[in-house]
Amino acid sequence: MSYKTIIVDTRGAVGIVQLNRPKALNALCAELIEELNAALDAYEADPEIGAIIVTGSEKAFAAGADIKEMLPKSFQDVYMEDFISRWERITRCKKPVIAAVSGYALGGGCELAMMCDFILAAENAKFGQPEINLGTIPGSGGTQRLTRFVGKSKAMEMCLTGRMMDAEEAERAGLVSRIVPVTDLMDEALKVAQAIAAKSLPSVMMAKEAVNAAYETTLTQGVRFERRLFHSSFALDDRREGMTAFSEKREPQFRNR
Ligand SMILES: C/C=C/C(=O)SCCNC(=O)CCNC(=O)[C@H](O)C(C)(C)COP(=O)(O)OP(=O)(O)OC[C@H]1O[C@@H](n2cnc3c(N)ncnc32)[C@H](O)[C@@H]1OP(=O)(O)O
Repeated sequence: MSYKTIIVDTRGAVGIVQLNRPKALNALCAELIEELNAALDAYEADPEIGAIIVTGSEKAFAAGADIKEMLPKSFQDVYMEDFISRWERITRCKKPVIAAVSGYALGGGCELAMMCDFILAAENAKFGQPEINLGTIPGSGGTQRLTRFVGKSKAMEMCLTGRMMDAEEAERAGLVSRIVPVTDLMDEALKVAQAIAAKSLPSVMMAKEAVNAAYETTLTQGVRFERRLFHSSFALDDRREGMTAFSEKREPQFRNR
């Protein structure tokens, strides 16, 4: 399939989606979101793929929703089309999705990165929710996910002022897992994605589901959910192989079953 606003590439068991609207700093127009969703559908359906990376350019992961596309929309337009709901496809990925962020991740760009499973940041990364400067507010989970990541005080300040957070502050605050030099970002993202893709995919999917439950449930419900998934992993051939390989002092040969 050929795309106009993204570039897709596959490296072994890793699928890469690069947002590619350089003239608009990867602003997230409707076409880009549809293409991103199509690429995610394809990688999810491909049994050879074990992890997905979403990235942008060195200057911008994404500078937010496309302001020029949003400008003429009325309340009726956005309400009737449930504007932004199509962005949430990425949160339904069962396979792990890593955001490799260089440069600006603003507004919807920050929200899209936060919808991924974790964020690897380049040293020049800048995160922010500047919608307040446009007379609106974050609309794709920014007020909710950013608050869960960095706490109320920082999230509130960022959403009320539009202040950007640099990579160091983002790492300190727990928004990103790690910071790497700009030139190493894709190599590092690929390394970690390949390491994940080499594990047993069903157990990776269970671990992802369990960690995500921490955002959506109480501790008691989350721990019970984790326990059930842990018990379920005993039905996997890969669980038997992993433990057998450990006892036999050899590398496991996972078959994703
Ligand atoms: C639910 C979600 C809601 C939202 O996400 S609302 C949007 C939130 N995002 C923003 O408000 C950020 C808007 N962009 C900026 O503030 C600036 O850009 C930057 C600070 C990121 C970079 O500034 P600089 O380096 O001076 O570049 P430049 O000349 O402003 O941008 C280059 C071209 O990119 C276009 N562009 C940038 N961001 C967007 C956007 N979000 N929507 C549409 N176009 C965008 C510009 O207009 C311009 O284009 P041209 O050369 O034709 O003038």
